[in-house]
Amino acid sequence: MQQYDLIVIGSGPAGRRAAIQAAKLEKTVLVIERGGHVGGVSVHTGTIPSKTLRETVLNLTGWRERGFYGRSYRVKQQISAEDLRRRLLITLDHEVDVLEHQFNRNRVQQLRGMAKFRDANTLEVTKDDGEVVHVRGTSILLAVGTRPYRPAHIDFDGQTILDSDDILHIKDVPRSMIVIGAGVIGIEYATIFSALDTVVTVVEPRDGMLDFIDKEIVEDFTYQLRDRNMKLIFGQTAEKVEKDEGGKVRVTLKSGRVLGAEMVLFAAGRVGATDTLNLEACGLVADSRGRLKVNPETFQTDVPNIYAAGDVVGFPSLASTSMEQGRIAARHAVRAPAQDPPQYFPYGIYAVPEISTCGLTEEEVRQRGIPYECGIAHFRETSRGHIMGLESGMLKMIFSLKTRRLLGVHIVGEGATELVHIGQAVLNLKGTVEYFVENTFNYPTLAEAYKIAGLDAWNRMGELPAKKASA
Ligand SMILES: Cc1cc2nc3c(=O)[nH]c(=O)nc-3n(C[C@H](O)[C@H](O)[C@H](O)COP(=O)(O)OP(=O)(O)OC[C@H]3O[C@@H](n4cnc5c(N)ncnc54)[C@H](O)[C@@H]3O)c2cc1C
Ligand SMILES: NC(=O)c1ccc[n+]([C@@H]2O[C@H](COP(=O)([O-])OP(=O)(O)OC[C@H]3O[C@@H](n4cnc5c(N)ncnc54)[C@H](O)[C@@H]3O)[C@@H](O)[C@H]2O)c1
Repeated sequence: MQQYDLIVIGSGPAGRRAAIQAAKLEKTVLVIERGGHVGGVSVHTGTIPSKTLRETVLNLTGWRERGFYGRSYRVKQQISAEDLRRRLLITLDHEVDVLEHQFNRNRVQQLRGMAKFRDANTLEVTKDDGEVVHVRGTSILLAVGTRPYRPAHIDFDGQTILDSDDILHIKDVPRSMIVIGAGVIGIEYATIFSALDTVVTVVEPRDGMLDFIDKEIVEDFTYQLRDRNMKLIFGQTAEKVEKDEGGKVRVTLKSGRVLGAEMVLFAAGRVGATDTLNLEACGLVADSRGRLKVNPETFQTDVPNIYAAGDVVGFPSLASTSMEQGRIAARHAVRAPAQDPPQYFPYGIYAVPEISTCGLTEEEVRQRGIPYECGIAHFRETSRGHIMGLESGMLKMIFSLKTRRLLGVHIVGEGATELVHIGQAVLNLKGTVEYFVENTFNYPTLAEAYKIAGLDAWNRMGELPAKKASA
């Protein structure tokens, strides 16, 4: 039986980073993947496809130019599902090619098949052709990710009642759509289809959406969605989803209200892909949502030679954080411990418009009783914003009045997911409001919004006490 220093199950962001990290440390590494290609949910059904779809929609609709040419402006008049898919296939091919090359040049071995435990060090892998092989690992990393939650009472058919995997294979762009669940997946797809002029209704049992984002940013975002006629129904649960004789879908809410549309996207959460791993054989137990408990610093499970990283360990369930978790887990597994990660990581929501955030929200700052001041910049105040025809977009920073340090940065609008990294760097390097006031920013850029927001806060915070004294 082949023996490896590290066996990784799953080739998504967590698995691939872990494998390459261990290989760089000259360990023998095997990645087992049940899918036809490497990349995981991130490359094949999640991050990359949804972001490629978003980019295609923004390009073909001419969305970014509408500030100049009006809401009816379109680059391509009739946009078909085939138009949307074409770019997707090219992007995915490139991603897979890069990953395969990385594995090859780092001598990471691969095995295609479904893995399950025989004992804490031995895995049984059933290949596509039915052949069964056994492999042993000194350490094993579970990077098996998640799949969409599909309740039994909903009759998914892949074309009119869909989950977020199916949506990449639709044959027609729907004229109307109901999105069940206003989590990140639901909101990203709802706003992408709304940009295609699909009439979108979102149903969410909570009283609002994206409750981990600064409230002022969510309010601005919500206003923009409603302004373009998206219907947001909060505080209501979708109970029944059925097809009528005409092929349309009816969604019955708990209140009795009935909604109709050509398509329903069910995006109410995901479950860990642990049910087929035969966890009993290694002594691990998953929770009711298929997730595994780990030490948050090392990603070690209760069984010392078994690690878990990525979406299967739950929050924050991002490709970005999964990669880091995988790297840290691999280092620990091969006895090369990693440094502690910086305190703050960013969160990027690729809705239309984008939202991105890092650090504390205003609500969290208030709960902690920290005296603070906010600085706000609207993109329409920047020259770059004028050139781009931006009518919306804002950047908000929160500073401590005591230490003058940046506590949080929150952005909604064009380029938010890129812009946030300036704030993230200042946050993690413990910078103060003076950084934004005293540094020169390229002009004209959207990054100038940092300067404007910094000055806005500084005007209310006043001079540094030392400067006041020496003046
Ligand atoms: C629609 C959507 C959009 C998203 N957008 C973003 C985004 O913009 N930014 C972001 O940071 N994150 C985003 N995410 C989240 C991101 O995709 C995940 O955080 C990330 O893919 C998790 O990586 P992972 O390594 O844990 O596992 P996954 O990417 O889920 O990969 C797990 C792999 O394990 C394999 N596997 C499972 N069980 C077995 C087994 N028994 N044997 C062999 N192989 C197995 C699977 O086939 C799969 O390839 C999005 C997710 C979705 C669904
Ligand atoms: N840009 C990104 O970083 C990005 C994008 C997509 C997904 N993700 C990750 O993927 C994970 C899963 O996302 P998700 O959106 O599926 O899950 P989620 O759990 O975040 O959201 C599901 C939503 O559905 C709602 N819901 C539950 N039952 C319902 C019902 N019967 N009717 C209506 N609504 C109902 C829930 O209240 C919740 O708001 C997230 O943790 C996220 O981090 C990240």
